[in-house]
Amino acid sequence: MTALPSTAHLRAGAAPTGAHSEAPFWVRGAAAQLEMLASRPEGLTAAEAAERLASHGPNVAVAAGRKSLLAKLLKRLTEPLVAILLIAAGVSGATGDWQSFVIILLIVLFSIGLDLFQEEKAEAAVEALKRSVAVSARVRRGGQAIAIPVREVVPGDVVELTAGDLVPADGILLSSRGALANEVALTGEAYGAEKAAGDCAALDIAEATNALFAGTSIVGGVAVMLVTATGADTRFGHVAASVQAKVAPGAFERGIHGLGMLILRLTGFLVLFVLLTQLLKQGLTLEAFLFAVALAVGLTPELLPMVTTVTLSRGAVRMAARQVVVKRLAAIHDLGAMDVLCTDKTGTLTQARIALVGSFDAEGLESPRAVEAGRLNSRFVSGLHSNLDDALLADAPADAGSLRCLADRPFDFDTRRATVLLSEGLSRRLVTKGAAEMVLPLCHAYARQDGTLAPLDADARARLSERMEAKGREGFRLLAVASAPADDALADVEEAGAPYVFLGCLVFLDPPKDSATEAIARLSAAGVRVKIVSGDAGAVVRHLVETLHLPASGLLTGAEMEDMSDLALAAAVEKTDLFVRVSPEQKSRIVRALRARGHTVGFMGDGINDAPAIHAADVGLSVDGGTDVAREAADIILLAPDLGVLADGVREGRRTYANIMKYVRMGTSSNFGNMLSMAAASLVLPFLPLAPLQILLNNLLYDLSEIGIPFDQADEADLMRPQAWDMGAVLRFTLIMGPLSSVFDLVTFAVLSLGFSAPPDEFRTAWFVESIATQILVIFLIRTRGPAWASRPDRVLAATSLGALAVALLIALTPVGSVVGFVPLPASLLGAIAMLTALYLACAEGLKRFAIKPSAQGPRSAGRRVT
Ligand SMILES: Nc1ncnc2c1ncn2[C@@H]1O[C@H](COP(=O)(O)OP(=O)(O)OP(=O)(O)O)[C@@H](O)[C@H]1O
Ligand SMILES: [Mg+2]
Repeated sequence: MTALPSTAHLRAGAAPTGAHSEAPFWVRGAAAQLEMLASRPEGLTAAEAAERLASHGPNVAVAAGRKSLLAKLLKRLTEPLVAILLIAAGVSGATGDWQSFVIILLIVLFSIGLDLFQEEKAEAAVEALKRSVAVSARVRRGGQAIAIPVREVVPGDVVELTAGDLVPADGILLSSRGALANEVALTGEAYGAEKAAGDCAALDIAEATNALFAGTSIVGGVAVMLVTATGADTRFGHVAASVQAKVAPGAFERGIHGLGMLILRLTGFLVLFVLLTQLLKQGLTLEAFLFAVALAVGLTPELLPMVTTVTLSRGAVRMAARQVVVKRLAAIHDLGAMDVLCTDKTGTLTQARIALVGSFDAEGLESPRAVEAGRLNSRFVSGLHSNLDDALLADAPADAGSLRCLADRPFDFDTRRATVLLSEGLSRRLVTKGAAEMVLPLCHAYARQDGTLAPLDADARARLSERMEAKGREGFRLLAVASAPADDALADVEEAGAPYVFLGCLVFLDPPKDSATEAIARLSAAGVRVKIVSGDAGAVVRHLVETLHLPASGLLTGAEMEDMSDLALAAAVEKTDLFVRVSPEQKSRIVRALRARGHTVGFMGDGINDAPAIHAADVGLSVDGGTDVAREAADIILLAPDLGVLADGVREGRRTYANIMKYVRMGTSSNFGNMLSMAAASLVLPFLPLAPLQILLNNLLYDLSEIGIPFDQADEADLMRPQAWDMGAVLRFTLIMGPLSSVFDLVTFAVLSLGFSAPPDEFRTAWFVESIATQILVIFLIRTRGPAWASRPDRVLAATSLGALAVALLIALTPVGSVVGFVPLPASLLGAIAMLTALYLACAEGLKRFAIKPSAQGPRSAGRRVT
């Protein structure tokens, strides 16, 4: 052990432990670190921890946090368009036009305020949800282990870790048993790195066998760790956070972004076009300039991201009420687009109430010896305790007498068994238990009831596997137990091929969950195919499927998958619904194969063995009681381990998506329409069709009218099929509805200037009324593909839309409007506008069925996420 550094390092966690100048923290050893951090194996006291939390700050890699409201406001105000507008307002003020100055300012501030308020509320709601499913850490505080939020871990804390936990901070091991860390995020090494307390002289982080690092996870064994650095002071905190986050945006995010950019570009062209024509016609006036800027403000889809966030987070809140918590907002879309759901078995399809119901030996007799050995194995083995272990220990005798455990090899999902080396007096023996395929090949003999051994020859093996098959077919889960004498050598005696003797099989029952039948029926009715991906034996899974009357065909074992090329597997996954005896790697391979076939794949699981597949899926799902690693990898957490909850979630996801599409349709049709008409108007009209202020007012009222959309219902047809972002469908809608609205604009122009020879002020007032009425009312048509009158809008939506329209009419048609330049309209003109509006709505209603694709045609590959 190296000499103690000076006491100036009491805040060693804060200074990055002198990473470059002196020995890394693990080389200095645990005792030195304890002293330096003024900590003890029984942990800090609550008061010490609180004080350190205050001085070191929370344990988060990047002090992300939300931007303050003020910062957001400033950001909006300095956005180029808004800034130009504010400057323009200033210019109007300076030239004595105080009215414009005040009104522009008010409208801009109100619009921004509206956005900020909605966004702020949405973000707060989503963050609260995220916090509710955040992983916690078990730390020793005042000698007692308590669970605290990871962000409250401080240097000097003593953390208890077991398989499945995320390592919350950097630290040095105080003790451990069979600890294995997955450091793939740091070293790229996919296999678990063995970790053990003790000295380590290696300077290389990859060889720091006595240290654990934030951003990695424990996949086997147990460990107690002294935290040496938290938050941004950790070695790989930032790296790991960025590696683990699913940074690649999904089809939906890319789609929305692409659409926004498209509109932005077109707006740019339009504004230039308008400016140019005005310049040629009358030279550049302040008004023309303001008009162009206001137009740009009105047409830019700056609302689109906000609106998506707000709609998604409203959806998230609604889903949370149905026990589905969303960690990544866009996953709501992916959930709605999901057409294949892979799920593990225990807990989702079974009750996860596993009970030991019997045993049998090679001759078919009850085997108390196997039960006893199995119990000892469960009692002493470290690391991941599965619910099979819990079942074994449930009514086991409380103490193991004089038996001691000298060493163990914890369970892992590749060897699928767990081994302990036991000693009693002078005799030592190994006891292993696990999947029969893994245990039986190790055995050369079996134990008979009288204690004598008989050779495990081909005959005996055949009889045994027949018996196991039969048990499996009845739905029983089995564990094989074997034991071998071990001379006083190491636990590694196993490596050399210990002479195992088969003791017997333990028989467990995990009753099926009856509600699963209905849930799966609901999912398949909603276009989601359910596939079972289990580490358990084929017969057990088959039996379960039959008991629950699940529609499932085809079965593939992990061993069969091994020999398949990716291409062959991709073809096979299409036809196969049951995957059995698969390893964690194979689980994620199945997901990748399905994705390669163009499916939008969900994966639901709770164990360490499910985490890779959860990560690989378009929608990773886990349950609240699942392991940290599974929950961390997941996009969505179910608060109840129930597929029925998920079926509800899928509907909510689709509803949310349908509502976003309503915005998109509203935005695209009116934006593109307005662009065409504005371009035309600035060419032919001798004056501007709307005053800049009127455009801003129009924009504001239109935004107000849309506030209710997230509350709206979706048509049953949209809920019954997977829904995925489809740019083609958006363009198609735009190309049909945009021109329609332009045609009506032009007709309106013609009617106003030719029919009524309206002077500029009257023209603008009339145009404003017609434009806002058509823009707002069209939501009632395009919110559904069927006849508008057959689908009732939500009350909130009706209220915001009609309310905004009422305000618009009030301003335009009463003396109040004079401040923004409106004038009273003659009755005949009003009548004409009303008729034009009605005609437009009638045409829109007629055309929309061609513009809105029936949902069943959506391409299946559209929901893919590239990771
Ligand atoms: N604690 C344990 N000790 C020994 N063997 C175990 C233990 N836990 C599991 N196994 C073996 O490993 C196999 C795979 O584990 P498990 O069944 O949990 O996988 P899974 O894919 O999560 O299954 P499921 O679909 O039921 O959730 C088990 O069928 C069993 O044979
Ligand atoms: Mg499982």
